[in-house]
Amino acid sequence: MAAIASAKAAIRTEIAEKLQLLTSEEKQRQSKEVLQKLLNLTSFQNSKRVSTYLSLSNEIDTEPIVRKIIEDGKECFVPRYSKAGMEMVKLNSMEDWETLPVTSWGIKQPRLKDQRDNALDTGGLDFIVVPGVAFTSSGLRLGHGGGYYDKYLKNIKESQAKSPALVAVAFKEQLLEDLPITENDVQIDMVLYAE
Ligand SMILES: Nc1nc2c(c(=O)[nH]1)N(C=O)[C@@H](CNc1ccc(C(=O)N[C@@H](CCC(=O)O)C(=O)O)cc1)CN2
Ligand SMILES: Nc1ncnc2c1ncn2[C@@H]1O[C@H](COP(=O)(O)OP(=O)(O)OP(=O)(O)O)[C@@H](O)[C@H]1O
Repeated sequence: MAAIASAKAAIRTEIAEKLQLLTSEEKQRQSKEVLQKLLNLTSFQNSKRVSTYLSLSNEIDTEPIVRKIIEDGKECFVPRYSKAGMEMVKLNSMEDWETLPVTSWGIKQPRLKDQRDNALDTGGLDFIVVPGVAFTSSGLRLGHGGGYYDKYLKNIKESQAKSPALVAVAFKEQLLEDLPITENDVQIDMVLYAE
């Protein structure tokens, strides 16, 4: 177990160093290409209740994804994490997105005291855009180490009759041949990345 944890930590450092070398132009280029791939997915086009994370600079830019979900009149849900775990809560508009405060990690997220619709209590989710640090093309995923998504995805798969589409978006530098995993790591359906 300790060996796996330290292997994961080493990969997080290695990927962070690789991403450090990317210019913001290159990150934008890859983000645009990944956005197009996402918009081309039938499962995304047919989705009605979508969760997306709100990106940090070392992640694929999700602002255009949020914009598209809202423009299409779909329900948009975003992560809200705390010591208690993570929930997905309703994002109401682009103005709402603009005025969100940031966490100590620099992530935009609704205040814990805001009363917001929780995805699981209001009809579930049919599509989740999943963040991460490293991925394999077969859908193994390494996150930032909070275990938030692994727990959330396990729970939602067990609680919904139809599992949501789990789609990760990544810079090509985040793709690895293999990853160390444990039984808690939830495999995702698809990883979208640019050439
Ligand atoms: N943009 C974005 N939002 C997201 C995630 C994400 O990966 N990306 N998350 C995906 O899960 C959740 C937040 N994940 C987090 C994971 C770890 C820590 C954290 O506090 N980490 C420790 C040190 C970690 C380390 O560097 O080893 C800390 O800062 O003290 C915070 C949030 C929800 N929102
Ligand atoms: N379903 C689960 N139930 C209980 N503990 C879990 C579960 N999933 C992950 N954990 C615990 O959370 C911690 C972080 O796990 P891991 O390093 O795999 O997170 P991660 O995949 O990088 O994070 P995230 O899912 O938030 O992006 C580990 O101690 C792990 O044992």
